[in-house]
Amino acid sequence: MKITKDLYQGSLALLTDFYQLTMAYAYWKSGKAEQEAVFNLFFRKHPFQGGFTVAAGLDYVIDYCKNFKFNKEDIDYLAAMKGKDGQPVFAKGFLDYLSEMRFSCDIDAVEEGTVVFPNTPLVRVKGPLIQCQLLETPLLNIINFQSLIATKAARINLAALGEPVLEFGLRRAQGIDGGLAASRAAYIGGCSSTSNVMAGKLFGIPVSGTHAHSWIMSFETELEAFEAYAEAFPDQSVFLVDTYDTVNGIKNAIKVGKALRSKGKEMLGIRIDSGDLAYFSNVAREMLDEAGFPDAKIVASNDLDEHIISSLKGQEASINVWGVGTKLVTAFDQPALGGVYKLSAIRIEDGTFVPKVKISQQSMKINIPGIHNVKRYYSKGKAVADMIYLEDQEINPKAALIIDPNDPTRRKRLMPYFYQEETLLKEIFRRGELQYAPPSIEAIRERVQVQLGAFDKAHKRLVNPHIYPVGLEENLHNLRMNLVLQAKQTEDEDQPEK
Ligand SMILES: Nc1ncnc2c1ncn2[C@@H]1O[C@H](COP(=O)(O)OP(=O)(O)OP(=O)(O)O)[C@@H](O)[C@H]1O
Ligand SMILES: O=P(O)(O)OC[C@H]1O[C@H](OP(=O)(O)OP(=O)(O)O)[C@H](O)[C@@H]1O
Ligand SMILES: O=C(O)c1cccnc1
Repeated sequence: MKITKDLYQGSLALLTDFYQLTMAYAYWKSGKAEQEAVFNLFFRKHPFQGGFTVAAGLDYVIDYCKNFKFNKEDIDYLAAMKGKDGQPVFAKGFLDYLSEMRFSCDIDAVEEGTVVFPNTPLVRVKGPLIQCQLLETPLLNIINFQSLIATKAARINLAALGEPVLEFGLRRAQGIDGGLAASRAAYIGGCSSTSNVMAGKLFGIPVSGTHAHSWIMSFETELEAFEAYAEAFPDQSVFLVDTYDTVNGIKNAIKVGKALRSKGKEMLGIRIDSGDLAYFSNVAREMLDEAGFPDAKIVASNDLDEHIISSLKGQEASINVWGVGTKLVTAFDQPALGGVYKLSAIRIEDGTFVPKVKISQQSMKINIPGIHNVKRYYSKGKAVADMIYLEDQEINPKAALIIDPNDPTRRKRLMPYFYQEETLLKEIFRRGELQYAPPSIEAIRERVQVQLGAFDKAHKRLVNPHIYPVGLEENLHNLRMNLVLQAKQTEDEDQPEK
């Protein structure tokens, strides 16, 4: 396996679960492949016991869909697959069909950087059943991970109260794309830069860094190491002070800082990577200030996350810049966002779409039927509620009632003072043609900050956040209830009499 050359051979069409392909074959065989369907990608619970999620990954989804095509190598691989009977799994006619298949779906999605909530669609796919089905796994793979990391990054940045957070995670990230996608999502979520140079090149993210203990250890003394570093980077020196003795390290940094100053240069600061970060940062601040370096920054790193940063803030640590790696890029305390992708409507012979529900013992798992969109209502610039509604339904916000999808006794009437509204699902593809100009990564990152600013801080706190209201518009709620009751009735009728 050569990872540096042709890893994907120009195609990611097989980056899917095998059952998507066996279903695709069965759809084709039963004449249903081209029947139109609607699927929604959504999640049921915020990660990290938080009160919000940041949607990310749409740019990857767009690229995936634009290039969705089974190439010759893919088809050859599938053609060689044999079942238990020794016969090919997939008939030649199906493989010919796959090799000619071109992406032709409609996709609507929330823009990257949008703050989103449980049960609301992040991506809606409408198109031939076979294509919708094949897209399930890659879309979930992309959106689940990048949204998870963008959310973790947003939490860490909120804890840092606007101070820069440098992402240092590549060495601990989940493999190669895990590392690249995590650096992208971390930047979207609010980090200031990445240490991941390839992510810098591919996504246009600022790259930054300090130096490691190995640099210090390669010299006879720490002082010599600092001097040599200052020589190489007179304008960009951040000295790692904790290799041997932190207080002595700070003294050496000050010595080299003074030498730099005598040449008209300024050290940027120091980094502390072990020990009690509150204590050592305060000692360092005092020493730096006394020595005439009040502007020298104190960078801290070492297994940081939003909770430790928040605790250090509470302890009045003198840290100005936060280096965060492992716990950010691996989403350490919750390694997956549980996004799902469910069929919600299918077109029948008379040309109409029939809404579909899957009933479940757990009411939380009953999906939302129909073709829907989401409106976010604002009052005086603050988001007050999200409403999921049937897209062909006229909504009068002054009269609209939203009902909690998990608890129908929880209802909220949207009052006339909710002036502004925003429709969250935007047109991305129509019949396979891209309709959307993807924003720059800077614009996406900026959007996260604007979006977060529109939510009350009660929804953003790290512990026991207040639940933001998201509900089904009354007609959609009634449709769902009726379909569930019908399905239950059919189920009861099908049961043998006791
Ligand atoms: N004042 C503090 N309050 C809360 N957490 C802190 C404080 N200072 C450091 N920490 C955190 O405590 C943990 C310390 O971990 P650990 O004991 O492994 O580090 P260490 O022994 O200081 O350094 P090393 O990485 O060399 O083992 C880290 O997650 C660090 O971020
Ligand atoms: O702690 P993280 O949030 O992942 O941040 C990145 C860490 O990576 C580096 O050290 P590394 O972990 O390689 O070694 P060390 O901790 O033994 O210095 C760096 O010094 C940070 O401590
Ligand atoms: O630049 C740094 O200081 C850095 C980079 C990666 C991991 N830890 C630290």
